[in-house]
Amino acid sequence: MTKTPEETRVICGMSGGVDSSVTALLLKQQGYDVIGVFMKNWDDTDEFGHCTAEDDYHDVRRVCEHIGIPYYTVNFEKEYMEKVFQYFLDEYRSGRTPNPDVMCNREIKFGEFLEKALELGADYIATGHYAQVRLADGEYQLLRGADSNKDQTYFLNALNQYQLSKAMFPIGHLTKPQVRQIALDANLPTARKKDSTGICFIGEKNFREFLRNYLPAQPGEMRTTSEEVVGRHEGLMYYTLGQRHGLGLGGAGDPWFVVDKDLERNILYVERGSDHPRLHSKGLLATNVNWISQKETRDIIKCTAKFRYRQPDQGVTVHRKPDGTCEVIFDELQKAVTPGQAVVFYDGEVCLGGGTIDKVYRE
Ligand SMILES: Nc1ncnc2c1ncn2[C@@H]1O[C@H](COP(=O)(O)OP(=O)(O)OP(=O)(O)O)[C@@H](O)[C@H]1O
Repeated sequence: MTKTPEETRVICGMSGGVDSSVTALLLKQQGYDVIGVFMKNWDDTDEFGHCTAEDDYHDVRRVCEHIGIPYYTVNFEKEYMEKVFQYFLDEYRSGRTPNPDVMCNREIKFGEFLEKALELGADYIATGHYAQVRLADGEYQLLRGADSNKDQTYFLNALNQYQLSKAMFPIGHLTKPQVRQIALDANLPTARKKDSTGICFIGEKNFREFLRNYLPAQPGEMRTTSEEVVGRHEGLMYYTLGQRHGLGLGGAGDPWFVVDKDLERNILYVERGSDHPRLHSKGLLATNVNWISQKETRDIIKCTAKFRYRQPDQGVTVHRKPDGTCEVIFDELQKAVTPGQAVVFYDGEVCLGGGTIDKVYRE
């Protein structure tokens, strides 16, 4: 027998932001037994003893008191360090550009946090992600959020059936302006709070300085692909494919772009012009591939894909290989597809899954 909302306990992940505040409010209005839980995943206490996680938890408390729901905090610093931050550093060490948000969703929010919630008697967890879940033909589908500007399925591509069966995204059918309006109408203390930006543990801090604390920098040469030395780099990990700013190369002519890295020789390759052929690729190899549907057995899949968040969908053909990896061939050449980032597959509104970009195939 299905439970009524009153009998259904939903643990809402609350970050202290407006999206998760409205998520908790809507669940409460729908009659669910809602509990707000704040996760502390990172100790960012500065030299003055100030910690932004404390400010965020303070906002979570104010919102939960305003809505009238109980709230708790859980600490996953150790798990986050082992499962997300180590991966993040390892990827940078191998010259790649990782996506910690995808890992955090799979391992922490829909891993550790979900398990903890179930221990606390939850039937579901809810988050303020702009995404939707639908049960179709006995399986859970992940659908894009209704607000195409905010859709977050790119970051949720690594979830499986079990994780989706326990997930609720109560604001997924709304647009961001609608969410803000609901927060204002309900007088939520976070209604006017600015959206967070950047990788959560780095926040507004200087990225190079942050990374320098964890990985030794090895300066080296910047060369063109015809091996002409044109400058010095501060350490390969600070640069990403297609990057234009922060190279310190000027002069007359088109701007310079990062086109390649040679990790063994510690050389950063740069070229002039945003349309340089070395920036283009015709396909990629994806590893750690996740197909959300268990019924997905096709060897060749014609669909669309994104290689970075906030990119219009691109037509691709995916060739699944027996070892679980996939070759993804692009309908049109793509610019600055970056190893370490996620490639995410779509069929219309349905997110089919995704993987990690391991290699790119040049023209
Ligand atoms: N520290 C945290 N504790 C509990 N849940 C969290 C935490 N950080 C994020 N979440 C959950 O994951 C969702 C998506 O996280 P993301 O970092 O993308 O937040 P966001 O889009 O800025 O949303 P918000 O406005 O709620 O901060 C949040 O809406 C929230 O439900």
